[in-house]
Amino acid sequence: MKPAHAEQPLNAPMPARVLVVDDEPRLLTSLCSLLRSQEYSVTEAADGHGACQLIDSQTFDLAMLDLRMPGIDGFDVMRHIASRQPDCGVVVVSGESSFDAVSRALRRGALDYIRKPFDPDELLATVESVLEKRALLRAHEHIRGRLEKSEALHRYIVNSSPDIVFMLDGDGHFCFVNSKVECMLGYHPQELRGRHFRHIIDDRDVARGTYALNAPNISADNPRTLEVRLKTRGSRRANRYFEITAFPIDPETWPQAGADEHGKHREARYYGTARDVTERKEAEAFINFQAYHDLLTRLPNRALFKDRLELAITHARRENQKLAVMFLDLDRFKVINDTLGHAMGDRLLQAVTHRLERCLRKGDTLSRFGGDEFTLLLPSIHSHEDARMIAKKLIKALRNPFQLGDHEVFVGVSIGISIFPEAGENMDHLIQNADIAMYHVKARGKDGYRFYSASMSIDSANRLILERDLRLALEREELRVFYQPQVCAATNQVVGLEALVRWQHPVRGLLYPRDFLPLAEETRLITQVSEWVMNQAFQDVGHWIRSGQQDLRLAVNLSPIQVEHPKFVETLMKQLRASHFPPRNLEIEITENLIMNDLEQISQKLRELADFGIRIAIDDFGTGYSSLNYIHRLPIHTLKVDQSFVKAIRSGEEGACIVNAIIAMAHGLRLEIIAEGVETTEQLTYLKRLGCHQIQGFIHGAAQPAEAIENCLGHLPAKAAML
Ligand SMILES: Nc1nc2c(ncn2[C@@H]2O[C@@H]3COP(=O)(O)O[C@H]4[C@@H](O)[C@H](n5cnc6c(=O)[nH]c(N)nc65)O[C@@H]4COP(=O)(O)O[C@H]3[C@H]2O)c(=O)[nH]1
Repeated sequence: MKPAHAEQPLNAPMPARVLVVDDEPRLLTSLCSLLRSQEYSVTEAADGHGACQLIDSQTFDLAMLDLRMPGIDGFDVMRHIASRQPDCGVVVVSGESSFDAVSRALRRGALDYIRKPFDPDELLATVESVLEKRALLRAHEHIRGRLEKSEALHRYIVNSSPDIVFMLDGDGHFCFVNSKVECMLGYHPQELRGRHFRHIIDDRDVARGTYALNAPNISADNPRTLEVRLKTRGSRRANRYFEITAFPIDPETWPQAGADEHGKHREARYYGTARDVTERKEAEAFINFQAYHDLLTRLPNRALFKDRLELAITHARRENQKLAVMFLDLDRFKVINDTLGHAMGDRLLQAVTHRLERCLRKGDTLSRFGGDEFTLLLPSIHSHEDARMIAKKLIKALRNPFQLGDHEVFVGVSIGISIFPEAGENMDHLIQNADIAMYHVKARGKDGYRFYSASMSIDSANRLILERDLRLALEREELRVFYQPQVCAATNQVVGLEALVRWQHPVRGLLYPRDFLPLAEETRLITQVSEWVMNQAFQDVGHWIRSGQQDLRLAVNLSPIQVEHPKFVETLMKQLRASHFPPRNLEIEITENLIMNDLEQISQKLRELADFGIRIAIDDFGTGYSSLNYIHRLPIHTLKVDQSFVKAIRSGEEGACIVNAIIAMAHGLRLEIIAEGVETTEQLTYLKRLGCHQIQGFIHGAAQPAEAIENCLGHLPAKAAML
């Protein structure tokens, strides 16, 4: 069968087109008719020139060339064919017998050589074989072209995929990875071939990856999808998150096998894609973070705090352990925020957070509860002492000034502490009780800490009732003023009386300040309570002064809220004038912490009061800031040594030394000194020996109603008189 034109479909064969070139007319004619007899489409050319012209205008499958021709010879025609129709095969038919010419022709691309005179059968067999070879070659080229195109298309599709595409062998080694792996993770696909997927997967996710591949029921219809972290390389950021979808390859649909560069045979068993989901994960993480954190301080918010506390309570209950909840409220934050602006307020909160965090351990949870309130969870403490230590650390951490731009500001912190399980068995109670304890700190002049105790207990229902009752008590005049004598240590004369409030509750009986003052502070009723106490005391003590006790001093306690009020001095002076109470007989007691809350403002007010002749005493001296710096800058007359130091005298502890130091210092500064809470003769003797000016305490009598105290004015209480 004659070979078909290679580009024609097999079912419509076309005769092969043969160009015959010979300058010998007889040979040309016989060669052409021989070929035509075999139904080739034959075109003849009598010389090289004519052949070149035909080559320029027609397409041939084969050229049968005489080599030796005048003018343009066979070699020239071959060159022309090579440049114009490289697909056209050439068979040389020549009388040339030298080996040189033949080999030259073959070197130039002739496919075969037939010597003249030719044997017709041999010639036809050569022509047929050459044409067949040409056709096969063309078909091969054609298929290779299609394969190359198809391969390029698939490579393009795989490499342009937005995802990493990979194949693994049964042990998890890469058989194939597309080039995406380079721009996404920084690995060259070639270097990953033959390496285990462990090489690029985050160590924490290797086990999950292995498990997912080996899961029993995964298939192409049921691929395994999992999120893992892949390691990046080079200058890229840390690990990125990828969603991997993988399934086993069905050997029937993919019977191919690959070999790595070491020639090791690796059969692709898994196919998969890896999609970069880092942005989505980061967005999710941010949304999650936002839901559970305060964005300003980046601390856990109320919701997360409660969550952690709930867990910690469950754990502590199971392990029979304690835990502590602290409620922290910044002192003076509002003033700073109002005067320096919210931006500064925000910076302050961040700086405060930073300092607080440095006092904590890893498992502790500090949260911003709102505004300037923070809560702290200490999940496993051994005793109250652990919590006390942390509270002291926190207070100390905030004591140094904060630099906000050009401003140096001071904030303090009031901390209420509730311990599980004593102060509450559930989350709400613990937080609420820590809050109550914090209010007690505020009521005592801020910047300190207190543990919640049952005596502070005012649950929310009772709280409302108590608040209502307290308002009523003011209207119905159920409050009482009790007086505790302050006795001169040298003469045993009563030189002063401290006014202490009591509440004659119609149902609960006589209530002490600790039972209702924190609530009064919280609800701001304290101002009315204190004003009422002062009015009553001005009347009672004013009466005794006018009746002969001209030097009798009245000591009153002032709440921070009262003193911080802008019209404090004005209101107090108005009250004094209204009740005709002599200012020089009044001594106001304030705490060190109150002064430090706003040194500028408070000292200004104290100076004004001092100018009117009012005396100023520092209550609970030694328990607060004890910043001796301010004392000589303020118009202070008296230091009241705190009860805790007096108590320490009995046991001869460190506190006793503090009493020594305070009294020595008061002498140096020419201040009067009153020791509070003196109960025993031992304490009294000790204090007298140190030169303490006045004594207040049960040894000379507790606080009593006006009627009872009136009797002992100017007289010595029996017990003390014996000394
Ligand atoms: N263990 C012991 N305690 C003694 C002894 N001598 C006196 N005390 C108690 O110690 C407290 C001294 O008052 P404070 O330090 O000014 O502390 C006062 C004061 O800060 C505040 N307070 C009382 N009355 C008023 C008031 O009218 N207005 C304001 N703002 N605060 C008040 O309540 C606090 C507690 O007052 P009280 O319960 O009356 O308790 C009083 C008094 O009864 C003693 O020898 N041993």
